[in-house]
Amino acid sequence: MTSTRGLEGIVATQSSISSIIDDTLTYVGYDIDDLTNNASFEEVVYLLWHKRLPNASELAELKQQLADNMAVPQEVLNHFKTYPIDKVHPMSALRTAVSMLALYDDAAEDMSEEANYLKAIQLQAKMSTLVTAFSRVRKGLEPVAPKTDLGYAANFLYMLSGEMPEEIEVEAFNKALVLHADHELNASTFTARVCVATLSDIYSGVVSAIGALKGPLHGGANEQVMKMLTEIDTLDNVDSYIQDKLDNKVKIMGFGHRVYRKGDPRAKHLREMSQKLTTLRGESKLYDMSVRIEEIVTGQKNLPPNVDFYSASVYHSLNIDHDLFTPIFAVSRVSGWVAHILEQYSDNRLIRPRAEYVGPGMQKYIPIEER
Ligand SMILES: CC(=O)SCCNC(=O)CCNC(=O)[C@H](O)C(C)(C)COP(=O)(O)OP(=O)(O)OC[C@H]1O[C@@H](n2cnc3c(N)ncnc32)[C@H](O)[C@@H]1OP(=O)(O)O
Ligand SMILES: O=C([O-])CC(=O)C(=O)O
Repeated sequence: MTSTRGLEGIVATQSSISSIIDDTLTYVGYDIDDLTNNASFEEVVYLLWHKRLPNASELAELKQQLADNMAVPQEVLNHFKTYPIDKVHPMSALRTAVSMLALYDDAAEDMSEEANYLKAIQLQAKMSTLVTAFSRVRKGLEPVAPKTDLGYAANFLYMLSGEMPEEIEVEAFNKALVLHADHELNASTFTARVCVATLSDIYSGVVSAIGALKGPLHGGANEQVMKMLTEIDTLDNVDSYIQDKLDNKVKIMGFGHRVYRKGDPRAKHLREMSQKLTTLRGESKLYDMSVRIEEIVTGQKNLPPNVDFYSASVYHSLNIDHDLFTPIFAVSRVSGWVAHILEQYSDNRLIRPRAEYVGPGMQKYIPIEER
């Protein structure tokens, strides 16, 4: 038996949800560029769950179902108030809160297809309420109830600030949600599939996935990018800061990818939005710094930016707290997690690879007094 570090290049399952072939990303055969330029996030959710685009009435029905299920149990909101709020990372709060949702869902253990689809809607609807409510509660503010006539992207921004978002903000946020919705067998999606392949429930799968997304080598990188931009502070500081990291073999967050070689097709959309929004906010230095970082890292290491790099300055320009960047990733990616969980259930086999043992050979037990 020989092992492959990090399972690189191993094809672990078949899937008809999204594909990355020759650096082109598609959701159910639709190019990500096409979807980002044209689709609402709700259309993409429907696409991932049903493997086809909805017609007008199917889309209206999904939007209604999402709006109807956005409210979260009061017990979960009250629980936020018991957290040591100044120490808790919002991803940890989200992980705990999603786990709590299962406690208040009478159908949590019902594994029928109908119940699972309903849980998918519940999770997609409630995750944005959880993230926005947590953000408000920790600032001593009351959560804002969703407006049922707003789309998913607009509702998130509205529940976060309590104010109606501008059109350009909704457009940018919708694009970001579309871009983050699914990505083949990334670490968090694989985690979700491993979890539910034991025939555990959807909530357990999503809680596991949130845990995997949190790490800085995966979804947690977007927050780290913003931390880096804040530390660098001015365009003049970029070269020395980045050169120092590269010389010391410190990874630059938001660069590199296990699968893409020429580049992540999502990054250009976020770069474009970053330019637009930072200019609008009078903070174009963030965009200029990002472009210079890209020039250096790509020039020296041949590592292009991934989805997390320009999303940082985009979310910052939407006045979103930096530690909410990764929870926002989760709010979008739960659509993909759920699609993969449902696909896993539909043709399940336990996921159980082997490990190549490299420890000591056979040893004989030594009584404790002789050690
Ligand atoms: C949504 C997402 O999850 S996208 C990814 C988000 N994560 C990040 O942006 C974190 C920074 N990037 C990375 O850590 C990596 O590029 C990953 C985790 C994304 C991919 O990792 P892997 O395919 O396992 O590549 P690995 O970490 O083995 O790196 C290979 C080589 O490239 C270097 N490298 C990879 N990424 C970077 C980076 N961002 N900055 C500097 N060097 C890098 C490594 O140091 C290593 O160099 P070496 O061979 O001299 O030791
Ligand atoms: O696919 C990956 O390894 C990471 C990634 O870009 C994502 O999850 O969007």
